[in-house]
Amino acid sequence: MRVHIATDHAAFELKQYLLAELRKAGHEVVDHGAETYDALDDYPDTCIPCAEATVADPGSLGIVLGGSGNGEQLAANRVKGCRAILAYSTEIAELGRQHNDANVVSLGGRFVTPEQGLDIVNTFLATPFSGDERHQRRIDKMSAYEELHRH
Ligand SMILES: O=C(CO)[C@H](O)[C@H](O)COP(=O)(O)O
Repeated sequence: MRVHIATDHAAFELKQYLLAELRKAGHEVVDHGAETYDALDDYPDTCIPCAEATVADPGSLGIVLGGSGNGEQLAANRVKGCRAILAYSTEIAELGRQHNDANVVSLGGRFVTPEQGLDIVNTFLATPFSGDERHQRRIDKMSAYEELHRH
């Protein structure tokens, strides 16, 4: 699967770890930065382009990383068509795909170990959307709102 990934400084090492592990597992990973560690960088600068690339690339999924994952999720969700969840367990990642058809997962690198982060990401990538009518109906309502109010 093609996977888009981005981070700010707070999860720079987690990004490098996930990048290597996902490529080892055969995924095509597109790195949207940060390219180097800079304690003063800003997560919107990498997470918004990552979410844009994910939305523009149907069938791909995105990963945004930061200290808590909160701001990174917020930044990704500014992009029309992006459904980013903040996942802190494999169960949340699974539900995000099954119920919400999330296309981006956000992780807080200061709150998960690299191994936990990889488990969460692998679960996210491996879980399909259920396609259940009630879940699709709710997603469609959000998309309809987005179409009307966001340009
Ligand atoms: O998680 C984040 C946003 O939600 C950022 O990674 C975090 O705020 C960065 O903090 P600092 O600039 O103090 O290293």
